Amino acid sequence: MALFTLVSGSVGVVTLQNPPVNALSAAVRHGIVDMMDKALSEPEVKSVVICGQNGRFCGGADIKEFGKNMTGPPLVPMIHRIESGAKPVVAAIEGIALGGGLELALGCHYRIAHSKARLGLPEVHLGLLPAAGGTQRLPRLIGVPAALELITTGRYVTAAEALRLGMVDEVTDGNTVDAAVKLALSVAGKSLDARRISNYPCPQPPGLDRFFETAMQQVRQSARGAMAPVACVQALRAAASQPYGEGMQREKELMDTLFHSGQARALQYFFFAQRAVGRWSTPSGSRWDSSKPRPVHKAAVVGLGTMGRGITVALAQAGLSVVAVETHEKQLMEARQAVSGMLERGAKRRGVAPAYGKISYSSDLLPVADVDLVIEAVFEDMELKRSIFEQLSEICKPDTFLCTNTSGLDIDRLASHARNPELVVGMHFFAPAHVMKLLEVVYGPRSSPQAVATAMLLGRKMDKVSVAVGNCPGFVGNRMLKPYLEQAFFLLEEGATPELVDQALEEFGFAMGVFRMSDLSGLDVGWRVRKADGLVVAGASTGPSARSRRGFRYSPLGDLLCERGRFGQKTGSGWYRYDKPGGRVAKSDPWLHGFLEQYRADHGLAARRVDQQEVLERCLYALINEGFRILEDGIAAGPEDIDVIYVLGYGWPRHRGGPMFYATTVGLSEVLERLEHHHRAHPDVPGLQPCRLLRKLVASGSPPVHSWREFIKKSRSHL
Ligand SMILES: CC/C=C\CC(=O)SCCNC(=O)CCNC(=O)[C@H](O)C(C)(C)COP(=O)(O)OP(=O)(O)OC[C@H]1O[C@@H](n2cnc3c(N)ncnc32)[C@H](O)[C@@H]1OP(=O)(O)O
Repeated sequence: MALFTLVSGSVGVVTLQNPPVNALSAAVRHGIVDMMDKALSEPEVKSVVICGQNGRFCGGADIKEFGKNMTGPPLVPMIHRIESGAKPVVAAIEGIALGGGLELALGCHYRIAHSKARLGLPEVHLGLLPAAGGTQRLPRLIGVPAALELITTGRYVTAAEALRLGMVDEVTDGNTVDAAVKLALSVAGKSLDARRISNYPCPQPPGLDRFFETAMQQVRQSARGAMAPVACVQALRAAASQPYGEGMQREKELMDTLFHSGQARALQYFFFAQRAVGRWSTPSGSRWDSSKPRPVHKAAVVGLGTMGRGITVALAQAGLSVVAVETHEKQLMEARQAVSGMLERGAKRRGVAPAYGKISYSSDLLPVADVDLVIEAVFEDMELKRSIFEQLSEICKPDTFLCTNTSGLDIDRLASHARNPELVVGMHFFAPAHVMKLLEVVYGPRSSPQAVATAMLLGRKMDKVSVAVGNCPGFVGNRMLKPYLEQAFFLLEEGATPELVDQALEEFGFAMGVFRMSDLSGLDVGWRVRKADGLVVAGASTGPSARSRRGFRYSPLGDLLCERGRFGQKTGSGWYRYDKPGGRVAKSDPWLHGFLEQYRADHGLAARRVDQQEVLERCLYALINEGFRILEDGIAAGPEDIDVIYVLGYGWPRHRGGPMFYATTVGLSEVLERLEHHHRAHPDVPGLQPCRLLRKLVASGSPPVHSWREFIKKSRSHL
């Protein structure tokens, strides 16, 4: 797993061999130790180059080994041996140097990177810290503030930035290994005293205590309960205030705690879940490995509201030619300006030129005639979408894929208005569409495997994580949101306040509680959906039937606020009040509290004390229960799909792995028992009635989440 070759007569080249990313598995570590022993002991070897096979230096420790019995040589002494050795070692960094891979490079005496390489310490995303000396060597090399930023965010840097920061000595556009060999030849026999980073004093930021207090405050705030970023700050503080050996000891102690934590397990599960969703399959048997996507060079976006603008930017930034269509001239002008601004800001951030030239604008549909794929992003109205699909079927090439950005309307119904229903799929983006990582690719019963594969690949090209889901109202994400919101409304009726509910959810780790989020996205959005579902009954919001629909409990609270024009931030009031329409800072609203009291009085409801645990159980377990129903219905192929959707699209805290993984950490039997308890108390709420799949899993001994797919498949085949 590591190869030794002697080049130019005196340079030992050690090549890591573990495709696809040369992760530091036990075998690779063995290989490095053995090959370095050879290089350091053989007299003809005067200097050493470490590189990786297939143009990738190293993707870090082998994440698949975590959680198992770790065997093989540990990284810390291995890297120490390289650094303290008597012969100069040059790291030739091509492709990636991440985590333990970068730490290995930091143990080398020189680092050369290819201009396209990316470097970083992303351990924090796995619930860990860079514990192979990364927290102690990096600040000694590039200073505490820069190291703190890189380690607590896990951000990757380009070779150019790495050079600016002092992480690498040289950047090359040519052959990196050749350049490294050249450097190795030139430094052979020279003193290494000034090249061993662990010997450097750690530069102290001015006002050390204040610096770290502020850093800790900021990190705690953005970490939302995640432990690893906090531990990273603690390790860096040790680097800045203690000798190297003691800092290493602190790094190890902190890592020991993190390594065995539930958060690390959740984050590592999530790492693999994001990759698992790429291996999609549908109940009809289409699969990622047997469905060939068609290339898409030119696309169109129809409708340039907020979503359409973001989609246009995402497509152009992915290198596609885009026809952007908006039939209202004024809106077209505004959209053009807004899109240019977004492109400009994005280009600045990425250090490239804005892709203005990729986009042509039109106020009619005719220019979409020659595109490969259209994404319709008009107002959420079936009739409007239907008419656009009919027009597109007339205008477009016969093989053009027709996609809709609907967030919950029936894909199959829309497909029935297209000339070729098999070319129709949903591409459900999340706002802002050029920023959010998630794309739900929704297939209907008639969508062809090629249409699904094409949309999935296009999502990936736009740097999104695409998840293939089946067609049902709300698909996966919004369908699960419904019982969650419903419980939040019921809790208000029973005595809670928006502040209490939001606080419970934010302390759980959501970026925003349900009510603050609802104010942000606009209460009118849900109101429109409820109206379309026939749930908003005029005049029924105060009478005896106000709190019941079709025999089940219903809360008209959201409708009542909308009737009063309280749509959230955009109107300056919703569940909270804001300084002005469009204001961002939510303030507690005495009017709303009075309104809730009056509402309870009108409906004979006695307010009771609701605690945070009840908020979490009612809101989250109802959402999880719907997730099990979605699996049961075959709308999502596995729990990973749901978890990826919730973390990337709905702000579920990543360190809790997603709702389905979280259910396993609570214990499926506990979730079942609490749902049963709440359903007994609220028998008219079907969302609280535990679904069959959850019962089956519990009856089967609560198998681990990675084996649910098999379990679901088997239980379906018995039906
Ligand atoms: C003492 C502790 C010291 C150190 C701790 C660490 O080093 S922890 C590990 C730190 N490294 C990382 O977090 C890197 C994570 N990987 C990535 O960011 C990307 O995978 C990468 C390397 C940029 C490549 O991206 P790309 O889009 O090209 O491929 P993809 O992500 O689909 O990965 C390809 C397959 O490789 C698997 N993989 C990637 N990294 C690792 C790893 N470090 N260990 C094990 N396996 C890894 C990945 O899962 C993919 O395989 P698949 O079968 O599809 O899941």
